[in-house]
Amino acid sequence: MAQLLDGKQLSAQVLQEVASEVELLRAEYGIVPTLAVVLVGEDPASQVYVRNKVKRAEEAGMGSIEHRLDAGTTQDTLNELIDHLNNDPQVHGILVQLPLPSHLNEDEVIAAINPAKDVDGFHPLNVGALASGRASLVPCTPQGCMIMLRQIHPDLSGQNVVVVGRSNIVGKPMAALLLQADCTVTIAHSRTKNIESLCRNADIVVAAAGRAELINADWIKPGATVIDVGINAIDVDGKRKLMGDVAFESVARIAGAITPVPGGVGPMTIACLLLNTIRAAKDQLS
Ligand SMILES: NC(=O)C1=CN([C@@H]2O[C@H](COP(=O)(O)OP(=O)(O)OC[C@H]3O[C@@H](n4cnc5c(N)ncnc54)[C@H](OP(=O)(O)O)[C@@H]3O)[C@@H](O)[C@H]2O)C=CC1
Ligand SMILES: Nc1nc(=O)c2c([nH]1)NC[C@@H]1CN(c3ccc(C(=O)N[C@@H](CCC(=O)O)C(=O)O)cc3)C=[N+]21
Repeated sequence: MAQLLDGKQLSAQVLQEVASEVELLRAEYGIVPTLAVVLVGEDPASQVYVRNKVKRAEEAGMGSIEHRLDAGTTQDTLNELIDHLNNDPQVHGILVQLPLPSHLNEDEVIAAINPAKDVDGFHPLNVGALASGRASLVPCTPQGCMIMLRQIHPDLSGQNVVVVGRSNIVGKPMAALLLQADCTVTIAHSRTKNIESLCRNADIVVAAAGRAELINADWIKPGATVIDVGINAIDVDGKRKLMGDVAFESVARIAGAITPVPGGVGPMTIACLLLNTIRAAKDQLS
């Protein structure tokens, strides 16, 4: 059986570090690192994530501000709110929950955020910094995956990794971090040929396709490390059940290490968001 990479437990450790950093910043500089979360519309899954983020921030002694805007909010109103948060010295991090309703332009919203407060690491300046290995605010989900991978592979150098998915928020920044760590990286996506055999050759597979149980045991080399980013909400007898992109039961029998869903990458993402908020607050001191 594979070793279970417990994201709940590992994130609790990271959150403890966050809490002591918060205390230090309060004692030394009299500041309370504060995260502002903006949610447009009523998507139930987004509401769950936003609630979790705010809860964890408060548990760590951080400040949190939640802005809920209705689904019909205009681009101008959203831009004005971001402008206000950019200029508020009490706010150190800004996160606009994605996806936005389709009438809003996500690229424009992301570009409007002050890059120093961009705790998602999605602003073009931060994307460029990551691509050239100079990043300070690294996207939270890939950052969390790296912390989990380091548990198994303290030295990632030379590992063959397949990242399934090429989105701006997960796949691409994940590949950039792995390359930075001297891995040999293949990025697979919906047009990739022979994806199954590519994965079967990999020492590490990072699944971020958003397809429930896409990856089964036939795709995995015995002993490989499997990181499951996917969060797929499935309705089972009227109840909401979460499933990853990996068929956990069968893959756990062959993999060397595996992350569960829930309780894997998700909690690490939130912990890294708070780490980024601390980092941003420190950078804003000078
Ligand atoms: N745990 C966490 O903290 C987080 C979890 N997530 C979850 O991770 C998953 C991915 O999120 P995100 O990157 O935003 O999703 P996107 O839908 O933006 O991207 C999905 C990617 O997967 C590729 N893909 C889709 N189907 C297949 C397939 N059958 N075979 C190979 N590749 C495929 C797509 O290819 P193409 O580009 O060709 O369309 C695309 O590149 C989702 O389940 C999401 O909910 C997301 C963020 C954080
Ligand atoms: N600007 C922006 N930044 C994001 O980082 C961002 C986003 N938009 N939009 C949506 C995705 C998704 N995402 C998750 C975060 C935590 C969990 C999480 O904590 N999951 C729990 C379960 C929570 C539940 O019950 O649904 C777990 O996996 O154990 C899941 C998903 C961040 N995202």
